[in-house]
Amino acid sequence: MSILTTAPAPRIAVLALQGGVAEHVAMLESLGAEALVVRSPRSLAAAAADGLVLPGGESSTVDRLLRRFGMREPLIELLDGGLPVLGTCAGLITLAEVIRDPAPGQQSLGLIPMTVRRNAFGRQVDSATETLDSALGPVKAAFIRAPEVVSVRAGVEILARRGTGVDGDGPIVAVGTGQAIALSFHPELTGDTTFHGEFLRRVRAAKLDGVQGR
Ligand SMILES: NC(=O)CC[C@H](N)C(=O)O
Repeated sequence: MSILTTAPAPRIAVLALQGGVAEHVAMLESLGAEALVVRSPRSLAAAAADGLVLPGGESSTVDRLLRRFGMREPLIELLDGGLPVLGTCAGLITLAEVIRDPAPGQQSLGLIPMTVRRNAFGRQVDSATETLDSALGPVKAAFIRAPEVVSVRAGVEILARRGTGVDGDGPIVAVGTGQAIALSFHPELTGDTTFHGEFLRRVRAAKLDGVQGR
């Protein structure tokens, strides 16, 4: 019997409390994943997800809604258990350990040891699409009231800077850890699948590890 079997599509929960959900769902599905929209502890549990996407939007609103809908604790529990996660823009802010200029009372999930600054690049009208020279190659990125990663601590890899290559001194706009990828920008709006593809590769690898580790 062949040991090569078709792996089931990875199941990706996309947090849908607020913000740009549909583009992530479309991109994940185009890459062969099953995207499950979650907005309650019940739908999160039912998703039995192999990975999680935190979309963009407004991070203080997302934080308020996470708490109002009882989603904060279940998400922290899943992340503590090692669930792979991809966060874009407000999602990046939500994953940061430290938000330098939070809205009053704003909390984060604190997964990635880094400090971020919200709205670091000016106003909505200053939003821009540009090609970044990322650690994964060129990436077409849309910046919308984007945060900057001000500093990273041990275990966080810089994946892209704005205006320079990863080894330059431009503002950090993409980072990764063994578990997480976090982006200041929105590749799901430009149709660039580089980071979603990398995320799904990691999810598939983690899933395989889990199966083999049983
Ligand atoms: N496009 C975005 O997700 C913007 C993020 C927003 N400025 C915030 O603070 O959450």
